[in-house]
Formats: sequence, structure tokens, C-alpha cells
Amino acid sequence: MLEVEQLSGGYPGIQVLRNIHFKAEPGEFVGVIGPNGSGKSTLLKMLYRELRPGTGTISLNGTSLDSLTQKQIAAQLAVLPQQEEEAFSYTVSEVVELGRYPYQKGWFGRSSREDRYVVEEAMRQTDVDHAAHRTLDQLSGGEKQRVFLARAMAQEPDYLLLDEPTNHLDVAYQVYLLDTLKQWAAEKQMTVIAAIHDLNLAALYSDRLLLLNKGNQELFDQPSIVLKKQLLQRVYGTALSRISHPSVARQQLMLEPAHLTGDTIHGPLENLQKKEINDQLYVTSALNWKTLSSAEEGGGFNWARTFSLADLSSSCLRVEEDTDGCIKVYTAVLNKDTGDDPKRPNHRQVFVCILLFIDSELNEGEMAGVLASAAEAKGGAAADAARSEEITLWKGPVTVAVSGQESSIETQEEIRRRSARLVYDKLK
Ligand SMILES: Nc1ncnc2c1ncn2[C@@H]1O[C@H](COP(=O)(O)OP(=O)(O)OP(=O)(O)O)[C@@H](O)[C@H]1O
Repeated sequence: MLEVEQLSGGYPGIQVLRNIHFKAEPGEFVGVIGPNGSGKSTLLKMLYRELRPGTGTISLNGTSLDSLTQKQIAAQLAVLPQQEEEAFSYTVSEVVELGRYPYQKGWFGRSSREDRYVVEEAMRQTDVDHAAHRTLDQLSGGEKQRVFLARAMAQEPDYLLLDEPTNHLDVAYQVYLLDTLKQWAAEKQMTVIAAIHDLNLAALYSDRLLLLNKGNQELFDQPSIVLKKQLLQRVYGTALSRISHPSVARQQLMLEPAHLTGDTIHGPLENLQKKEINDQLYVTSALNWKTLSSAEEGGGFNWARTFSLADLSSSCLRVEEDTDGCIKVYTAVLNKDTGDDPKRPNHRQVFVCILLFIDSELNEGEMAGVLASAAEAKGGAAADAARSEEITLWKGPVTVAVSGQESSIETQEEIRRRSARLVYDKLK
């Protein structure tokens, strides 16, 4: 276990860190996050003893770093610093071999067969084995980063400290590197402590996060607790939104660029326009609407400013629109004769497309509620039609689009009720 207690200090005449205290368990991945200059690199430097703390202690498995020699520390703890000042005339395999130094005995320690195996394995896992005999100055930034990671892995550490490990890496290698670290951490019960700028990567890979703010420990806890919108907005001083990752159980943070926010238009419902393009009828808007659609293709949540409404080439098409306060509904109803079935001569298919525009701020759950109410109203209209006519089969999507602006309607319940009524009235 790596334990940090009451750690303070920094550089000559500059106090950077104040009272940092946390414990990292074997196999745990701890992400260190915080704004530029908050002290992430300074903390890591203290953990790998490039800097001595002013006060406080750092211990590995209960033994203070102060009572260990540099070689004893290197046998347990490996580092991937932010900037490497290596002699670039070394070859890749020579650099990775340096990782075996803590295990070699005597002044001229020679590589054992095991050393060579570990070096080759580390180069293979970081995908630099093909460049084993090239010198570092012939490699790209990302390739060099992977060579230094291979060197750290060749050290077979119990603790791995990384300062911005995904710097220089393309997205595929970022995921590959962090997946590999996670796997190593679990298999070898290695503790990983990584300073990471990218909050989304930190959220995806960290078991716990240490959030630093101006040298102080703001919070040390699970990602779902640390990555809170209000807290991060205060610490980083920028607007962001928190959402659930669409496919894995983690939170993600979305930035809100100034040129895209404030996308507000006065009276967006009046600015909706019907347009005919190539026999298709569309509704278009100057505003980006957040949408939820039950369409089989392109369904789910989205952003859109052009909405397909109906196919105009059909002769029996009815298109209607209606507005009620901050809600506008478009319905397109297309009757399709399917009278070629002798057992059901009057059987008709009705294709219905519903577009509901709501000039209001609804969250995703509330949008789903409106969509469900509209679909229920459509079902009610279909049942009424089936009673008075021959058998009909109603198909077609419901789409709810919200402007995200303040609304004149006070309750979500009212929005649902009015939406359902508009849909039912237009279809019956
Ligand atoms: N060698 C140094 N001498 C004096 N002050 C330093 C030195 N290195 C860093 N600092 C200062 O210490 C503070 C913390 O820097 P540090 O590099 O630890 O921050 P960081 O969180 O890693 O930042 P970044 O996200 O920009 O990498 C900063 O104010 C920085 O200017």
C-alpha cells in the first residue's frame, strides 16, 4: 500500500502542496486530476523522490521512503515522467533494459536470461519491439512514450507513477495503454498513480480520483463522487455538463464552448418552416433542437435542425399542425391500402409521423415522459379509428424536440397533458 500523510512542500521558497493525505491499495488505479499548476507533477515528484517533502511522510507497505535506498525504491516503484531527458542516441532495447537495473548485482551487472525475457515482453506489450534497434531520436513522440512505458514495465514495479501517460498518443493507443495498465494492475496487484488531464479518461479508468486545487487536496474519492458538475466548475472555472456514458457505467463530462452556447432564438416555434425537397416534406429550424425519437433508424437522443415529416408523392397524405402556447405539433398521416389480402379486404395501414416541438427546458427523463404521453395519445386515436372503420394498423415514429429555453408552462405534467391532447386532436 502507498500511504501519504500530511504531505506539504514544493520548491525552494515556494510552498506548492498543503496537507495531502491518501492511501492507494494494491491493484488500485488512482487518477490525479486538477487544473494547470495545481500540483499534480509536484506530488508525483515527491512520490518518486525527485523532490523531498517539506513535512509529512510517504510510505510503501508501511516503510517510509526516507529509510529506503534509491535502488530499493527502484525495485518497487517505476516512473513515467512528463518530460524525459534521455540521451537520444540510445536504442529502444537499451532504454528498456535500463528498467532491469534494480535487479542487477555488482558494478557491471549483466543481464540474466530472465532480464532479457522481461525486456522483450515489455517491448512486445507496448508494441515497440519492431523498433528495438532504432535510436530514440528516430521515433515519433507517441513511440517514445511507449518506449518509456516499456522501460517502466521492465522494472516489474509494485507501484507505477505516470505523469500524463497519454500525452502524444492517438486515441487508439490511449485506450490500448490504459487498458494494458488496468490489466497489469489487476494481474500483478500493481498500484497505479497517474496524473491525467483528460477528465473523461480519468473517469473511465480510475478506481479513485485525487482532485487537487491550488496545491490543496479538494477530494479523494470514487469518480462518481469527485466528478460533480458544480465542484469541477468551481475548481476548473469553466462551464461543463455531466452525462452518463452511453455504453459503460461511468460518468463523462462535456465541455460547453462559448461559441456554441447561447444558441437561443426568440420565438423558435414561429420560426419553424415547412420545406419540400425532392418529394419529401421537412420541417426546418434555425435552432438546434434536442430530440428524442422512436424512429427505427436514427432514433434515440440527438440534436437536429431538419426533421423529415412525410413523403409527398403519396396521394392520400394529410399534414396538419397546431400550436398551444410553447408546444407545436405536426402530424402527417398516410393511408396505405393493402387490399390485396382476400381474408381482410378492407384492411388498411396508416403511417403516422408526429413531430412535437416544445419551447422549454426538459431533461431526458421528461422528454421520454412526453414521448410516452404522445405515443399513448396516438394509440388512443388508433383504437378510436379501428372502432369506426375497418381494421387498421398504425405505424410511424414520434419525435419530441425541445429548445432548452425557459418556458411559460410551469409544470412538466402540463406539458405532457397538452402534448397528448394536441396529438390526439390532430389524429382523431
Ligand atoms: N521547478 C520548479 N520551481 C519552482 N516552481 C515550480 C517548479 N515546477 C513547478 N513549479 C510551480 O509549482 C506549481 C505546481 O506545478 P505542477 O507542475 O506540480 O502543476 P501541475 O498540476 O502538474 O500542472 P500542469 O497541469 O500544468 O502540468 C506551479 O505553480 C508551478 O509554477
